[in-house]
Amino acid sequence: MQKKIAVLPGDGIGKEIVAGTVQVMQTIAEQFNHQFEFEYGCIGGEAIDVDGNPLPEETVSLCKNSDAILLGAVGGPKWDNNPPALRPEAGLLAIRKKMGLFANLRPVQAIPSLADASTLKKEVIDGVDLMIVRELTGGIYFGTPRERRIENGKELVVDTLSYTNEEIERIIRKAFDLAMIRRKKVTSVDKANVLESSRVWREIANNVAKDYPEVELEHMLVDNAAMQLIRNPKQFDVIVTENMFGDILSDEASMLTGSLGMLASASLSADGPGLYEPVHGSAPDIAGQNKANPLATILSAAMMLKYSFNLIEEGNTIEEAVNQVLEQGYRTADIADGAKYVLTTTEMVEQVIRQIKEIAQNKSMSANA
Ligand SMILES: NC(=O)c1ccc[n+]([C@@H]2O[C@H](COP(=O)([O-])OP(=O)(O)OC[C@H]3O[C@@H](n4cnc5c(N)ncnc54)[C@H](O)[C@@H]3O)[C@@H](O)[C@H]2O)c1
Ligand SMILES: CC(C)[C@H](C(=O)O)[C@@H](O)C(=O)O
Ligand SMILES: [Mg+2]
Repeated sequence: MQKKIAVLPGDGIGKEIVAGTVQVMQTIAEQFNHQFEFEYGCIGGEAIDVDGNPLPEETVSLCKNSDAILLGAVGGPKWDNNPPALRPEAGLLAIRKKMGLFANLRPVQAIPSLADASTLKKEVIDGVDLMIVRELTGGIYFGTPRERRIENGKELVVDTLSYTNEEIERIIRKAFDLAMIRRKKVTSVDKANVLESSRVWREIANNVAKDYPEVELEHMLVDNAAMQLIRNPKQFDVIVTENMFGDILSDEASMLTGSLGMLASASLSADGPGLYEPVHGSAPDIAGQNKANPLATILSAAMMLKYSFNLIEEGNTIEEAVNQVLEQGYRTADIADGAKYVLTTTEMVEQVIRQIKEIAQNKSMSANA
């Protein structure tokens, strides 16, 4: 199979984790006879420095002309005091919006060999397997007006949370479709005791549920959901929620796996290329030190193979390799508790590549036997 992948490393650890992930994808291409062409683009702080724009037009056309997009992370203290349009994060929000990437899938699976790395009890996290479906191109992130103004002699700041019915319905349908191929339960998370947008969200979820009689729908207020995720995460299958609630709940849920450095994501549109990125950010505190955990990005690449290219065996091979490397005791610093070996970013990538080759060779030997 021949595929063109737009690669947007971004800032901070983005560059380190994406470099390793591209090597992993090249290994998959060699082992399974595919051709992946990687073309690099600028986004975020680096793009501001080079182009004066966090999302240059060239990057948008590169993404539109690719089969999928791999992104690292954007942001950093260097740009923190920039005006809103010249912040790295504006580039990330703009690429999501321009590519219509409304459905952000953030799977959270407990990894038994990482139980020691979590601050939570083993019996609470053991067997966790949930999917956060986060609405990604609407809500308070994109509402207008967003402004500062003077009213009655006082400064007033405004952020606006708005959704159309269509935007709500399509993300809820996505969650139900996913539930149909999982454990058939959807938890719709909102703040319907306060927000009008949440009350409409609930009504739409109830209507969509009528088309999926096999799927159980429950509604949960977001503050309760934040608590339930830690108290009893195994009650969840698919969680669907609006943009900002999904952002916050997914960082929280990452601790069920042991580290934010383990959480992958896929951002999907109705028909264009998908974007794959780790849930974490550019981690300025460890950037440039070859310390970052590359596994969230490597697992995002596995999602790309499965969701965008339908390369299920290849995606599974990456996931198996990651699990086996962790079972063998290899750890980066963020998950190092009790580890046999604490690896750098590049060493972890090497271990995953070694394991992918071993898995692929064992498969071809058993196919030839
Ligand atoms: N998708 C994105 O590009 C994205 C996501 C979140 C934050 N950000 C941006 O990143 C910058 C830093 O934000 P932050 O510090 O709040 O969040 P962050 O996710 O970058 O880091 C939070 C903490 O987790 C650690 N961490 C994150 N990823 C890690 C990894 N792969 N391996 C090991 N440790 C890891 C960091 O060292 C830090 O202590 C900000 O500018 C923010 O806007 C970008
Ligand atoms: C960097 C920021 C704009 C982004 C978001 O809030 O969506 C990040 O936190 C994420 O989770 O991808
Ligand atoms: Mg976030």
